Amino acid sequence: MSITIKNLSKSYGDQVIYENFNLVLEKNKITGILGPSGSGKSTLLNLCCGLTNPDKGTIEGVNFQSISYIFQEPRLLPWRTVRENLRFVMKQKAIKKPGLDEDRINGMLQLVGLETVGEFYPQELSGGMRQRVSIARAFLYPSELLLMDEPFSSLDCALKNKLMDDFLEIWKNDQRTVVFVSHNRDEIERLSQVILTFSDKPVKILDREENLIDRPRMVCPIDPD
Ligand SMILES: Nc1ncnc2c1ncn2[C@@H]1O[C@H](COP(=O)(O)OP(=O)(O)OP(=O)(O)O)[C@@H](O)[C@H]1O
Repeated sequence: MSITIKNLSKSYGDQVIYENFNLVLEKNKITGILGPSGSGKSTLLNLCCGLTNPDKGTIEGVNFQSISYIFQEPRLLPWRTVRENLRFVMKQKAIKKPGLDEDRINGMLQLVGLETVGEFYPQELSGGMRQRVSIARAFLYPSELLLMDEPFSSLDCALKNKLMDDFLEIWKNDQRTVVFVSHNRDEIERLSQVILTFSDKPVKILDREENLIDRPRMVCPIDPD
């Protein structure tokens, strides 16, 4: 089901962020959002997942039990190992086959190149490795909607490319509705099938681009093995 935002209004004090705002986020597509700093992009993600309530209007089509969020900073549980962090989100939904879940964790660790650090704690990993765990965690949780708020912005170029490829590789096999916010047009173009450009607040959609060049596209070739 698509997500339909209807007549949404949201203000913080006298700052009007959204006023009668309408948007449809298409099911199982990656929608990228560009816009000026402070315009209200993160607020939209927070409204979509219920962290913030609208003053007026509705957001239809969101199952609040079924949302993953990847933040700029990986928010892993520091007292749990990588594997336990992944197991933890899977336990949020009833597990019927724990053996199968362990297989999925192992498969995901392999996919993001972290198979040797499953027993490490987050503080023993580099920032890029921690963000890879966040991506793995977001996909292991059986969410229908994945919200991503600048998840690659603190990473160097090579690592960012690798992580975006990891992300696309996972998404290709497990397509979900994704809303991806970034300041970086290259990142947005690389991942998104629909690109929205927001104005400053109160937000208007200045531009909507679809299916520009064979999106989403990979930069690094996929190893056939
Ligand atoms: N909980 C809050 N209380 C008060 N004001 C807030 C709150 N959250 C956000 N704002 C304000 O709402 C505006 C939009 O913030 P938001 O974080 O959504 O913007 P953004 O487009 O994601 O910005 P950036 O690109 O810099 O991350 C900003 O002016 C911000 O200060």
